[in-house]
Amino acid sequence: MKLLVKAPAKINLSLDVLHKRPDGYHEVEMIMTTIDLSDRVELTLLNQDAIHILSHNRYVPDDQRNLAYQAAQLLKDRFQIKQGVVISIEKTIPVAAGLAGGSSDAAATLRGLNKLWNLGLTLDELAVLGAEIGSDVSFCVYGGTALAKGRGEIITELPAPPTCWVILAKPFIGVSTSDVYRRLDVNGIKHPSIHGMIEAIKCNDYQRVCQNVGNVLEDVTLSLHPEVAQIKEQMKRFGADAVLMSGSGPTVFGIVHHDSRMHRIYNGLRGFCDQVFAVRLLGDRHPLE
Ligand SMILES: C[C@](O)(CO)[C@H](O)COP(=O)(O)OP(=O)(O)OC[C@H]1O[C@@H](n2ccc(N)nc2=O)[C@H](O)[C@@H]1O
Ligand SMILES: Nc1ncnc2c1ncn2[C@@H]1O[C@H](COP(=O)(O)OP(=O)(O)OP(=O)(O)O)[C@@H](O)[C@H]1O
Repeated sequence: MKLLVKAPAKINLSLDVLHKRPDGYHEVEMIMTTIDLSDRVELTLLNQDAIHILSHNRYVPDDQRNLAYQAAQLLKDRFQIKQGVVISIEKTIPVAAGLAGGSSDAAATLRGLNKLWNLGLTLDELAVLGAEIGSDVSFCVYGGTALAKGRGEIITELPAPPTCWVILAKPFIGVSTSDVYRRLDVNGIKHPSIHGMIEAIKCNDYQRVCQNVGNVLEDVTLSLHPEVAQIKEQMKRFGADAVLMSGSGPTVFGIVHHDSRMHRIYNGLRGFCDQVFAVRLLGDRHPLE
């Protein structure tokens, strides 16, 4: 039996850090939304008790370091599944980019195996399991748009943001999320208005969404990699209505309303960056597979 599951990337429209917790993680408040840039995760059940990862991308681990492998292992252990699975990952989402590619592959694996193994789990139950794999996995189980609190795993659904184009530009560098959090000075943070972003989304107010974007991890990554600041400047110069780094970076996204502006920014950045995409937001949550 086989199932193909889409695993979309996320961007953080807003990312605030409240404080560092005793367990080493940071208490966050984030507005996350899925975008139409997806990996394809194909799950094929096996009779022997094994998990195999297939991927043509040399940056994607093919063993237990892969978050999709960890998702399958977690379900096997928790529900005493003796069957195995081949997880074939066709990567489109850039790796180590701040777009939650690995987390989304893990979430897709949870949703897909829930169906193939007839586990009957709800999205809420899958999101709780996902939190054991990584902080972004719970959001990726649901998709859509949400406020994420705690270390990222406490999810409250929000309506879809106003329709817009998102141009993504990833420079030729990868960033370590733990390194960025470690370097953050939690006492020197200028907090974005999460409330302002929630209201903007609820009112479907495009200008207000653009005014309220903010990411407290941005300055850390910008200080390590000046090329990220250069990409931000270029996006602004080419006419983006809002420009922000996603997650811990290094991917920068720009938001625009009009097709012509989207083309100008896309063409302006191609060649200058490693990877550039122009995509729409995905409005809705994933259905249960
Ligand atoms: C930057 C974001 O991607 C924004 O959505 C997330 O906050 C990070 O999510 P993630 O990559 O799934 O994070 P995890 O795999 O759980 O953690 C990676 C590392 O990031 C740091 N980390 C992560 C989340 C959090 N709330 N506080 C942290 O300090 C920890 O050092 C942790 O060891
Ligand atoms: N399925 C996967 N796809 C890509 N990378 C994976 C996967 N599983 C594990 N990894 C490892 O995780 C690291 C981070 O990759 P990923 O693309 O998930 O980062 P990210 O987009 O910055 O994540 P986040 O936004 O959640 O912090 C990679 O360097 C890779 O070694």
